[in-house]
Amino acid sequence: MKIAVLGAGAWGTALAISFAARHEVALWTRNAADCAELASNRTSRYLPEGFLPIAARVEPELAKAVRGADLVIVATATSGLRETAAAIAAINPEPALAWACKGFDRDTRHLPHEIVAQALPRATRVGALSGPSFALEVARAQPTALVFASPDAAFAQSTVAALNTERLRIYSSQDVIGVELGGAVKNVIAIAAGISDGLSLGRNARAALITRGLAEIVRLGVALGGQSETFMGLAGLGDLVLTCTGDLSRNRDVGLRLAKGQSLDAILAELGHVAEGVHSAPSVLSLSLSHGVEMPITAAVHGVLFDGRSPAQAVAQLLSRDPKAESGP
Ligand SMILES: NC(=O)c1ccc[n+]([C@@H]2O[C@H](COP(=O)([O-])OP(=O)(O)OC[C@H]3O[C@@H](n4cnc5c(N)ncnc54)[C@H](O)[C@@H]3O)[C@@H](O)[C@H]2O)c1
Ligand SMILES: O=P(O)(O)OC[C@H](O)CO
Repeated sequence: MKIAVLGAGAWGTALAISFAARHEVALWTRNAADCAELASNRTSRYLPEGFLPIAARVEPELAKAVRGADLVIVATATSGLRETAAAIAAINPEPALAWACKGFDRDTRHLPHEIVAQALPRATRVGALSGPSFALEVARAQPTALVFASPDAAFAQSTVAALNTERLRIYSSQDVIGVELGGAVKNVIAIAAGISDGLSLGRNARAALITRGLAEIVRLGVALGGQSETFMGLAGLGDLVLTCTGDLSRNRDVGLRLAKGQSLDAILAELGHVAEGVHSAPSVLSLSLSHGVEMPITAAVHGVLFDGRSPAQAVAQLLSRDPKAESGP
C-alpha cells in the first residue's frame, strides 16, 4: 500500500517509521528545513532518537505525497488540520483519510471529523487514529495499542488490517466522536496531573484526578454523542492514564512546569512541541458550559492557564467543593 503521512513532527515521524515496515511511505512536512534534515540525517529535532528507514521517502511537495496514495494520514498539530485537509481536497477530493491529531479547532470548537467534513465533503472513507502512544516508544517499536474509528466499518477494518503490526496493535471502532473526544480532553486532565505532581500532592491525589477526570470526559463525551464504553477503552482511560502518569507527555510537562512557577508563555517557548491541552482547554470549558456539563478539573486548569489563578489556588478551589455522590452528574 502507498501511504502518505502529512506532518513530520514527533508523531508523524514515528508513524512513518512504523508503517515503513510494511508499506511504501511518503512523509511530508511543510517546513523545508525539517524536510532536508530528515532526508539527509533520517532523524529530526522533533524525534531525535527516531530513525526513518531509507525505504521511507521524505517528500517536500504535498501534491506528490498525496497523489496516488492509497491512504493519507494527517499527523500535524490539530491547528494544521483544516489547512492540510483543504490542500488535500485540491489534489484529491475523495481520499481515504485518517487523522492522528488530538484536539479541537480553536475558533469553531469543532472536533477533527467536523473539520474534515467541511474541507473534504466528498470523502467518506475517513477516520480518527488515537490511543495511548508516546511517539518515542512507537519509533522504538515498543508494543503499543491504538484504535481507529470510522463511520464506515468496512474502511475501519481494512485500515486496521493494513496498519496493524506485531508491535502496533490497532483496534477498530465506529465511535468517532468518542475516540476524538477522549483523546482531546485527556490532554487537559494531564495538565492537572502535572500540576498536582509538581506540587508534590502525592499519588492519591493523582489517582483522584485521573478518576474524576475520566468522569468529566464521560459526561461531556456522552453529551456530545460519544458512547460511554469508548471512554473505558484505549482512547479514553488508556490514553488518560498514559498521559497523566508518563514523563514523556508534553501536557503533563506543562503542568509540572506551571507548578514550579514558570509562566505559560515561557513554557510554550521552551517546549519545542505542541501541547494540545493548552489549546483544547478553552474549547472543552466552552462546550461544558454550553452543554450544561460540570467539569471542575477542566475549569481549574483553564483558570491556571488563562485567568491568572495560581496552581495552589486552583487546588484549593477543587478541594473545597461540596461532597457529592460519586456517580452523580
Ligand atoms: N507525540 C506523540 O507522542 C503523539 C502521539 C499521539 C498523538 N499525537 C498527536 O499528534 C499531533 C501532532 O503531535 P506531534 O507530537 O507530532 O507534534 P509536534 O509539535 O512534534 O509536531 C507538530 C507538527 O505539526 C506541523 N504543523 C503545525 N501546524 C501546521 C500547519 N498549519 N500545516 C502543516 N503542518 C503543521 C508542524 O510543522 C510539525 O511537523 C498532536 O495533535 C498530538 O496530540 C502526538
Ligand atoms: O505528549 P502528549 O501529552 O501530547 O501526549 C502524547 C500522546 O497523545 C499520548 O498518547
